[in-house]
Amino acid sequence: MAAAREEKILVLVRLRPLSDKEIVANEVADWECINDNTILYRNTLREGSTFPSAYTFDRVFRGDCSTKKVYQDGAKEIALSVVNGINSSIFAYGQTSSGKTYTMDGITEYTVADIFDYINRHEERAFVLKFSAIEIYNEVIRDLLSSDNTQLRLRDDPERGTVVEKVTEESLKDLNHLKELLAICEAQRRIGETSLNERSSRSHQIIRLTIESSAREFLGKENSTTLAASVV
Ligand SMILES: Nc1ncnc2c1ncn2[C@@H]1O[C@H](COP(=O)(O)OP(=O)(O)OP(=O)(O)O)[C@@H](O)[C@H]1O
Repeated sequence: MAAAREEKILVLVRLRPLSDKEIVANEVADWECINDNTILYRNTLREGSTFPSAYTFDRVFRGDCSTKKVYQDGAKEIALSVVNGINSSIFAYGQTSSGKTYTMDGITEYTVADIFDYINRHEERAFVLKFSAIEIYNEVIRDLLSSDNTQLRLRDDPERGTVVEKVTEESLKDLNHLKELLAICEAQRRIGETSLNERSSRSHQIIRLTIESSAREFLGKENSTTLAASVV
């Protein structure tokens, strides 16, 4: 229990396969995974650099790895720690077109499917799984589930930490409901084109899944636990 309570950060790297455009342009990948923890970087652009550099991370995934494998081996434990009483965040970082949206959409769906599976296996408790989504663009926070463009405000709550005021929270019914909400968010996001990505996100997106649970005999009383998993 003591170890579980410790704060922990894992750094995972996922390579993406070359796109059709890159293959047509005869580009080669500069990065190669040589085992589950190490990637090599061959700097083909720098003259005279004949030796590759090796970098070690908690886990690295080759370009031909599926999102399901990235989820199962890398993100599942973190995402599902929420059902064991630990808040968690999964944060994707990388240059344009590196595959952040592609990876996180998959991870969100697998996470929600597993949370529903957990809920169905624990009928002794009542659960509510809530979904909210915001976009941060030019320092402005917007609710991706609301068509009104009003800027949302942050507030520091002594008990709940940083809270986004008046953000829409939807209770998720099932996986199809999640897909509908993700489609609404995608339609609302600011998208532009970069030389590398025709549909590049111009903003940061934060999806927050909150799970509330209470023992069935205490239903409706102030006895529930609320935990959150954020996908950024
Ligand atoms: N692992 C992968 N396998 C196959 N295609 C991928 C993979 N990762 C990304 N792609 C494709 O590469 C393109 C760019 O990916 P994506 O839009 O996810 O990048 P991004 O990092 O979110 O970019 P931006 O920051 O510009 O929004 C998309 O067409 C996506 O479908």
